[in-house]
Amino acid sequence: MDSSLESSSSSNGLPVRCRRTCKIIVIGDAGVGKTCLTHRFCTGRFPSRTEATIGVDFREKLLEMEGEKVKVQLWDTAGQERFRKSMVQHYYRNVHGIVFVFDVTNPISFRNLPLWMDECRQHSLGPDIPRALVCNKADLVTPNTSVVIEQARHLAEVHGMSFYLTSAKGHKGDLVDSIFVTLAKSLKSQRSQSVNECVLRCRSESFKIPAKVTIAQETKNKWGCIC
Ligand SMILES: Nc1nc2c(ncn2[C@@H]2O[C@H](COP(=O)(O)OP(=O)(O)OP(=O)(O)O)[C@@H](O)[C@H]2O)c(=O)[nH]1
Ligand SMILES: [Mg+2]
Repeated sequence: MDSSLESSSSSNGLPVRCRRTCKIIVIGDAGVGKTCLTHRFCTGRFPSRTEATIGVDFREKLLEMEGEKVKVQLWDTAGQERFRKSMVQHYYRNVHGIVFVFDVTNPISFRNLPLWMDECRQHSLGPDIPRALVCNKADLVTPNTSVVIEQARHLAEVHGMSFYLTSAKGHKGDLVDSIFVTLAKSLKSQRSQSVNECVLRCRSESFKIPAKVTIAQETKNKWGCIC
């Protein structure tokens, strides 16, 4: 799905207000809690029951950040291979942010994370795309789970991802919110940078700033800059 950007213009023709959609995909093994996390973020509640996701479910939440409206569109993907096959190409198109999820009580779901990261790479999602690693079901943490948590923290650090130990079921949904809000904020700051660069480019009569133009053009394609 493409990002969208709507704007109004000031008297000098420069954008003063934008609204856009950012696509965040949520991936990880079956049963780790992807549906519960996205449901919790969008509704504030832990769902009383869930079924295995088939293909993908969409959820949206409108955030207001520094006077700008950002529609966060979550792609809650299926963990089971048989329910993913036909959809995989769609998951990875025009992605702005990635959330990897594993279940703290299921070490295999942690060990499988490199496979999910490989799948992203195979679909040309590079390290420049903001990513978060979520260790879910923190309400079920025991002394036995401390090793996997530390390993996950390390993995996140090595790959430049934010790390969250959280629970879709927990009493406080704050951490669940911050997974998606923080990602959306980093996307927003990337975009602000791209708009500034595009404005520079538009003001430059002879387009004599090749390095900036290259970056701006790449980001423009990503975000649909209006310059
Ligand atoms: N205790 C606890 N259970 C959770 C939590 N999150 C999810 N669950 C449970 O884990 C099970 C699977 O949750 P889902 O959200 O459906 O998992 P999923 O990752 O979407 O699974 P697929 O759609 O098959 O890929 C359900 O029984 C949930 O109630 C959590 O934070 N704590
Ligand atoms: Mg699901």
